[in-house]
Amino acid sequence: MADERKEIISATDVHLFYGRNEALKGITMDFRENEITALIGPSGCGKSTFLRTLNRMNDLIPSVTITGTVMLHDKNIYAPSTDTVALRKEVGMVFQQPNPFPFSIYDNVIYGLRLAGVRDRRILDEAVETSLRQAAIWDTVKDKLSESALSLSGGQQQRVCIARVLAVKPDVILLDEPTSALDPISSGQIENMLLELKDEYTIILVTHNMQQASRISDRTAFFLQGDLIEYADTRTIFLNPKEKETEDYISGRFG
Ligand SMILES: Nc1ncnc2c1ncn2[C@@H]1O[C@H](COP(=O)(O)OP(=O)(O)OP(=O)(O)O)[C@@H](O)[C@H]1O
Repeated sequence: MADERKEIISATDVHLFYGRNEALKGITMDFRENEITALIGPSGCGKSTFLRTLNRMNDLIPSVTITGTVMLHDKNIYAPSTDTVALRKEVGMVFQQPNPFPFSIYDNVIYGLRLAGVRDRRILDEAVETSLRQAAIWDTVKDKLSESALSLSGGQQQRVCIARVLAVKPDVILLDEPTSALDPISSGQIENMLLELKDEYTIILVTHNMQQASRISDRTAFFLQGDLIEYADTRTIFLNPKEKETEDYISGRFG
């Protein structure tokens, strides 16, 4: 039963300012282990900003001020003692545009492991095969691991990027509109892959695609102008939303 699943991330009263613009106005929500959670809402409502608060990617933007807490397991990731490099391994991120490095497929996948100092070729080979299998692209690339990742199609590149995140064994994977730059077939393949991955990972996904949210997510959160308007299991959000704003958005009346 979904309700028995453990919470892995709990955000409490998260406010975020870009300079004086308050982009998040006190977000409180939790994420459960081995679920897919979709964050939806119109452009500019703060979905990506909130996603980035979950692994402190906003720290890289100079004008940002953040208050509130984000607990990962039982640690506040905003505590001064947090090692953000280690945090971003535990909470990995996949972006909208596939962003492979201009290296071979193999070197892309082991990038994080190399940075962590892993040199043992056997361990690296194993990680490459396991991660590419999990990302459902091993059969396509196994005979050309030394070729440039840039020679792959967009959908294939995105799966290599997902393998790169998986190779460092995160607990949580954040995906910011991971299929919006892809064709429907590649998008469908990535959706199926995410459904497989949730047995082992917690997945949090920003999407503009309502069908995608309803197809693959367990719970859905609707954001509007920096507020979390409604958060419930995906069926409820799509079939029986409580808030009028949610209903208007879902039914395409704005956004
Ligand atoms: N780096 C930044 N510097 C200043 N303001 C920003 C920055 N990134 C986002 N914002 C502002 O914060 C608000 C929320 O933006 P955000 O990108 O989180 O929304 P979003 O819901 O993900 O939108 P979209 O669906 O278009 O990606 C917007 O008003 C945006 O202009």
